[in-house]
Amino acid sequence: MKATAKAHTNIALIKYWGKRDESLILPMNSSLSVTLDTFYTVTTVEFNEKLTEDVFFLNGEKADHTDTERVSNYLRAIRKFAKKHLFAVVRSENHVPTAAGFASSASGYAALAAAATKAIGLNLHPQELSQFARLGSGSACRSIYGGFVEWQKGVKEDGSDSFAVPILHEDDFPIAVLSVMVATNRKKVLSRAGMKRTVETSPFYQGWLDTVEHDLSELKHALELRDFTLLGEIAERNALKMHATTLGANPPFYYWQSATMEVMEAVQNMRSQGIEAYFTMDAGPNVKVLCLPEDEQKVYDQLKQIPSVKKIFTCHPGPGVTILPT
Ligand SMILES: O=C(O)C[C@@](O)(CF)CCOP(=O)(O)OP(=O)(O)O
Repeated sequence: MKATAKAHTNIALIKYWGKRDESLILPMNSSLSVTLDTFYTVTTVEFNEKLTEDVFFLNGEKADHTDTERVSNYLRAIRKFAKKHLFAVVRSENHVPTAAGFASSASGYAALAAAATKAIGLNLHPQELSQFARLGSGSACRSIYGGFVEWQKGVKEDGSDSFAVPILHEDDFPIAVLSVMVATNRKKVLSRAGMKRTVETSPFYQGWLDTVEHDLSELKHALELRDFTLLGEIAERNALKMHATTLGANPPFYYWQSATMEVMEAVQNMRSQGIEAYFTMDAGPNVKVLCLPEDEQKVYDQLKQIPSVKKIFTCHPGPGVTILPT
């Protein structure tokens, strides 16, 4: 009753921002991401009838109570589905640069969903697996697949039609994603709390909802055409709209720091030099810069010159979740 899975992180080009159901983690809008090759989580789950509670090790250390509780609550749904009352030892290794805890990583829940369902004896189709990953963290449902992936929001109250589907294989549209880590000294508002406050209090949120599905269909068209310019313009515009909604929340909040703006301006400056680069940001100050592979060194070199840029990781579209030999 043991299995090991490897899942990669993803970066949303059309953001998931806001839930219509907090407990089932059902989104207000559909989203679209690209799974990245560089960052991943490897998780081993071993169910054992001798255990009287779940035990969780994160990066080799026994996890704190909060993370352990979150994993144990998550395994409850899988035990219930499998009709097996077994506890497990869970070991997760995050190969992700930020000190992101388990809770906030898409790769973490995608790897946990795959390893736990396999270990307990379920052989789920990717669509079912995507739904289990979604119950851990919304963006995790997209990391089940590689390449460009759409999370269809679904309309049913039970969430049975809310899962990810593959749009384009990781080898079919070679772009570069430079993951830029900037200096950060502030505790951020976690994405779960941030989107909740925004949905509940921001007058700008309706504007987000009114335009995001159009952005999504335009971006899918850009993927069909392999049109990087169109992809970049839409992704950058969509990220800025998502972040704009937080400024209208009560109390207002924002994720950017001065370093974030320096990177954004450098990217717009590159475009004025004729280098095609676009930026997107999630719930934090770090920036992902999109460019074509032939420009990635030029873009890297210009970003590296920004004093507040701490590290840059060059990523490319990566694979979906895999079960590893234990
Ligand atoms: O990734 C995106 O589409 C956009 C965001 O990264 C923007 F910040 C949100 C990801 O939220 P997640 O951590 O999945 O939330 P959960 O469902 O409350 O766990």
